[in-house]
Amino acid sequence: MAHMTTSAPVFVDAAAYVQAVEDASKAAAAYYSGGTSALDDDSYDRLVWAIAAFEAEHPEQVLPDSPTGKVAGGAVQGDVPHTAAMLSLDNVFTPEEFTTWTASVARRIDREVTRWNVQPKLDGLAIAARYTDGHLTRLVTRGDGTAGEDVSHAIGTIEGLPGRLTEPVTLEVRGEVLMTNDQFEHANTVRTAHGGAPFANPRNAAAGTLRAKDRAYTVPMTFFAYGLLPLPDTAADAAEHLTTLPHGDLLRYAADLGVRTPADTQVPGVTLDGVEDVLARVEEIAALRAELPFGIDGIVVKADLAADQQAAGSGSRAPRWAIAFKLPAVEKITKLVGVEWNVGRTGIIAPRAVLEPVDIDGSTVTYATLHNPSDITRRDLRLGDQVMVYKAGDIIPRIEAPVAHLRTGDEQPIAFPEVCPQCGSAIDASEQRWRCERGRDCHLVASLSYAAGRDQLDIEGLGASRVVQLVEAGLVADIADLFTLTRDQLLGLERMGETSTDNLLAAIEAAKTQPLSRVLCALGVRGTGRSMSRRIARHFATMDHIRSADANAMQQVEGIGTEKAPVIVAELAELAPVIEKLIASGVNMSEPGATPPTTPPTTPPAPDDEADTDEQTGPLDGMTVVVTGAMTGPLEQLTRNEMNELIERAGGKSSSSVSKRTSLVVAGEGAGSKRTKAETLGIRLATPDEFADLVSALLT
Ligand SMILES: NC(=O)c1ccc[n+]([C@@H]2O[C@H](COP(=O)([O-])OP(=O)(O)OC[C@H]3O[C@@H](n4cnc5c(N)ncnc54)[C@H](O)[C@@H]3O)[C@@H](O)[C@H]2O)c1
Ligand SMILES: [Zn+2]
Repeated sequence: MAHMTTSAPVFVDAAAYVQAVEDASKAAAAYYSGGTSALDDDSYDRLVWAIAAFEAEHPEQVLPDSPTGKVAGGAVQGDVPHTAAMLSLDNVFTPEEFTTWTASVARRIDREVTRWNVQPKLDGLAIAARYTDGHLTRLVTRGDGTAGEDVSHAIGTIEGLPGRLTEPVTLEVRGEVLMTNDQFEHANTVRTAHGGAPFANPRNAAAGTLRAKDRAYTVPMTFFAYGLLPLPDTAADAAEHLTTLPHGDLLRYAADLGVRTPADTQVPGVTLDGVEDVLARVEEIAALRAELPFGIDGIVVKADLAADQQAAGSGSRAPRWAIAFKLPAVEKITKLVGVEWNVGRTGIIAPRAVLEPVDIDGSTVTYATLHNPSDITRRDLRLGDQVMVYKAGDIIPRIEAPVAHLRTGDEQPIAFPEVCPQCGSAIDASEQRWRCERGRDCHLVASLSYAAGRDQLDIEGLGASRVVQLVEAGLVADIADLFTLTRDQLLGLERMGETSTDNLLAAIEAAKTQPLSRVLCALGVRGTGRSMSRRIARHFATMDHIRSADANAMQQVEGIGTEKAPVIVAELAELAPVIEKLIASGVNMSEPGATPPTTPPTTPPAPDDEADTDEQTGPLDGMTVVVTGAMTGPLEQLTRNEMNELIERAGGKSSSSVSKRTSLVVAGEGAGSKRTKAETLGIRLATPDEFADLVSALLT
């Protein structure tokens, strides 16, 4: 069982086996009838494998309703007898298993199979469509293989299964009913609009829809044929024809009669001679899987000649002349834990699902796309839902739908943003895809507001609405443009009087003297926040040094690793024009109190040089300091960010959590758990006043 992603459970006793048989039967009954199974296919298969393993060891305890060795796991029945059994298929998972299987067929029929027909294994459900004199008269499900359920009420809702054939023949068409991805989306839209619970996936939707009678609405499905056979009333010569045609010709005949076959798709059936060619085709189809507009769960390989099929015969569960080459499961059930809202370059606001990590097809999936807000509404998604997630090949994982019957009642509605999550502007929700009213300017508005913020350039009077005005008037296209704004330009803006203009100009002028760390932070270099910007600024001391650093030199800054360093270097290079403009406007480009690295920035320091590279002398040298509670006295006006700046200027490291490595905790009024933790760990505590004394030399 090397193909299994996780190992199958092993039952400790017979009671566990009995329970497993019951669980599997329940799951299979739901699966085939269009209720939703609590298990994804992988979990179901593992359960059945474990059941089979237990039965092999304890043949005397095998339960009559065990799912092993039966069509549909023995979970479904029907009252319309099939003329010829409608069987399942045996599986292989690897080229080796496939080759072994072909050899076993050759042994059984005493010759090599003449040639193979290779076709997609459509992931829907099997159906028999009976035509009398060319008219579709009856639809029957597979059931337990010997008898199925009459679902003739679905006639007329299945694309590819015409009410009338092009010839007045009497025969049975067999094939798969499924929903294409689009049909599935449509079905769930209609269903949830009628107050129904969404279907978990296209297969489940097809099964549920096929069996539903008297619904207030109809939703289309699609049929693909993979077999034709005579009925008792079929004329003898026609019956002879149908039972002797090679499989490929049979399907071409079906297409001529007006029935849809995979011939019209990107994965038509093909006839091939050797095992090598078959395996190559299996790979081709597998590679196309992710882009197909409908689901496949494998590739079916059949002996093409009727003579080979008849010689091989059939078992009670599956024919011996065909095999399903199974592809890995690409659907898993996991939990929706959150929804993030991201704003794209053009201002499109797109939700993204955050999932409890789950392994699908060899990779761990944590996020899934939700294209737009109506995607959420249409699927009736809720936070905490168990959801069916689909991921194949390189495609971005997507949520198909919630598994509604697994709801506990604790699920919460998903909150939609009321303003643009990036810049705070209004949202244009007139289209399916929501968009920030600022469109392409959204990022600019957001980055300028950030740059002007209290912890960056601290430009008072430059709030978000003012930024929007400046951007809309075309006065600023980057942060450097702020520094060349003229009095007249500002006066020309609405709601800008003389006083506010002068105040703003003064605030902008003052911003020119901000330390390098804040200027750097204001630039919004990807991968660097406030504390990283401070570390970079303190390490290099000047913008010149920062800009001449290569990735190697950048890695000398604490917290910057091999991955981040080249990104920062590249971003800075990209920002060169803006930085030049800032310099030209007289914006400060050095970090007070910091000294540039002694080693030339392009050569990494020898190991024992390390002590010198960060040579800072200050009262907090080598200390890690945590600030908690309200600051008072000389520190009262400082924001937490400014406190952290102060600590770092004094040679210390600021941190937000108390651990054994913490050297000092500055605990102001209202300090809670961090203070308690410091006390338990025996870490030195200081009041804001004591701390102010300690760093008094740096307080101006
Ligand atoms: N999640 C659950 O709770 C649950 C329960 C029961 C079964 N299952 C899943 O169902 C699968 C087993 O189902 P099964 O026994 O119906 O068999 P199957 O789906 O593995 O294979 C047989 C079926 O393949 C279909 N098929 C598709 N394309 C075909 C083609 N080109 N030619 C011939 N047949 C084609 C036919 O419907 C046929 O009956 C397993 O993958 C299992 O995980 C899941
Ligand atoms: Zn915006």
